[in-house]
Amino acid sequence: MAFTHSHIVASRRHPQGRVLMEVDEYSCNPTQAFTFYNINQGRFQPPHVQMVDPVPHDAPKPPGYTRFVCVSDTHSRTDLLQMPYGDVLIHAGDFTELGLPSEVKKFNDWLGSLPYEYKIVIAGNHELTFDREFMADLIKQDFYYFPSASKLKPENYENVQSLLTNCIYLQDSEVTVRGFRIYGSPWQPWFYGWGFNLPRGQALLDKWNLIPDATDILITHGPPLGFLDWVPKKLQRVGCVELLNTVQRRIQPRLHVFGHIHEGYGVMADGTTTYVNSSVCTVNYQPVNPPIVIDLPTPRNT
Ligand SMILES: Nc1nc2c(ncn2[C@@H]2O[C@H](COP(=O)(O)O)[C@@H](O)[C@H]2O)c(=O)[nH]1
Ligand SMILES: [Mn+2]
Ligand SMILES: [Mn+2]
Repeated sequence: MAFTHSHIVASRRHPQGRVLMEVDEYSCNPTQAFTFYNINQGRFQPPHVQMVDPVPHDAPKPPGYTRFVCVSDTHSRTDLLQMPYGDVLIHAGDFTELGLPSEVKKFNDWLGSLPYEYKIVIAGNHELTFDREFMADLIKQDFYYFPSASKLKPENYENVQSLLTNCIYLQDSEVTVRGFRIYGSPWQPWFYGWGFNLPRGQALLDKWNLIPDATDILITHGPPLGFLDWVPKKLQRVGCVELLNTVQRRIQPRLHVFGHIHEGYGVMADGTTTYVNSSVCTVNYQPVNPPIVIDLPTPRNT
């Protein structure tokens, strides 16, 4: 395919300086997008893009650093999980199977037993009850696709976020801890109509456009295109193209933590951002992947 001008224009600069992202022409075909950008732009190639070895759990923390312990996709299976030393826990969503209040309470109790100074959590597609519009639609459809959630009464989940008393819960919102600006968002590309699903393209880009430019640490449930987003049994890349463009061209955070694609567990870097797929569960929902530890220099004056 010829390398035309339109293939490199996925962003433009607003007169006041902000980079405005535009929908990528390969938005709806992430496998094709990966192949095209890899062959024509070397966008996922070494030396700048590499796999990274995570910090061993027993490594001493360098002075002046903050230690982040990253997990996701624990799916109510935390009982045997060995948690390492750290300052800040990040959970990138899918902490339950269906977002049932009983599961959320169990998760919150587990969080309460952990010694981290800060615990930051976002929802994933399995936290059905955290997605108010999704639940309203589910009731209209008489729980057709999720019959096991049909016994839920609205009064038991309307305030489900309030059950998370032992963490900072982010949903298209941010918090600053230890001088790091941290932003969290649960949305991911539509896949079988779960919670926080949105179509690829403008709908997801509208969510990513809410992320402030100066974000240091981004937490999303799903991966960006090309980073730990490979689904082997389908031979597909399933990461979000708009999320990749937003991360690489606009935000350029120090760290991007996500999960969702359990098979992608691991760490990569592109020379600017470290990408962590922190899925604890395997594709068969076995909670065997250890939490991933990342050390970052703590910003001065904090
Ligand atoms: N081909 C795709 N597979 C997907 C996608 N999103 C998720 N998945 C697969 O499901 C498991 C588990 O995800 P969960 O959210 O139900 O816990 C994941 O590891 C993939 O195998 C997708 O968009 N496309
Ligand atoms: Mn999951
Ligand atoms: Mn998921």
